[in-house]
Amino acid sequence: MSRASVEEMIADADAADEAAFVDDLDTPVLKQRFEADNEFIFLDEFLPVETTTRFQARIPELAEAVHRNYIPRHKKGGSVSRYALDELAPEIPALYRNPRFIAWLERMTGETLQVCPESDPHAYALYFYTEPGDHIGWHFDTSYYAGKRYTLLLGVVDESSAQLEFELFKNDENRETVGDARNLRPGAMCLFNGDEVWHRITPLGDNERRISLTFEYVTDTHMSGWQRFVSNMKDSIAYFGFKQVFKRDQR
Ligand SMILES: O=C(O)CCC(=O)C(=O)O
Ligand SMILES: [Fe+2]
Repeated sequence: MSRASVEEMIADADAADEAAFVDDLDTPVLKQRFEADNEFIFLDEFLPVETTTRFQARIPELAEAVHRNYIPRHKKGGSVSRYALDELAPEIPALYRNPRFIAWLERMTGETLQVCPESDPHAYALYFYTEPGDHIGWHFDTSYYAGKRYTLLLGVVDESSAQLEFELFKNDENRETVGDARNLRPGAMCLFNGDEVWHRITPLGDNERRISLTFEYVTDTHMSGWQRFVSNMKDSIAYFGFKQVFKRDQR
């Protein structure tokens, strides 16, 4: 085989890689911003349109797998767990596990990252905000793992006025808190250290719809028995329901 055709084959394989787009990002600059902003970055344009479109095409089927929750004064909305995504939208777990994608996140965070174990229903999930007032109150994405937890949010559908509001440097006594709010439009992303960035989603208005995708990566997949129990209770009550969470925790 000629050298040219080998190079063409490599180029084709690269183009076929769903995460090839990360090579076009100015990672050193983005990493600097991420570090300067308390391990937080928001980008309005991140996922290629084709990828977002592929995810959007799964929404009608996924809508049947939505589990809705209402926790007075904290959260109202729907969620689809990783187990439903494994069955109904395999391109989502494929991106979550894509080695090139993870390598990019490792460059950004400066950490060796692991995907969450099979038993974690929240490793990747979709959030459906579909009824007026759907929201989630101020919180950290606390790590129940032995190490750090990074959250990646990806905008899938956003026909809404609901915003991701965030406060940086919340845990830093020596710095003023910096707050802002953004709409997570289709293709947008937000990457942050869950234990550092205080955030919420403001209530959905009438006739609005917002669907976001979350990926969770950790620096250590170990979780103590007690932390696992707390994490499972939180996922059952606030997100996916007991059936989805505890059925799967037997593995
Ligand atoms: O809907 C989102 O974009 C984020 C929701 C969130 O912060 C959470 O469920 O922890
Ligand atoms: Fe969160």
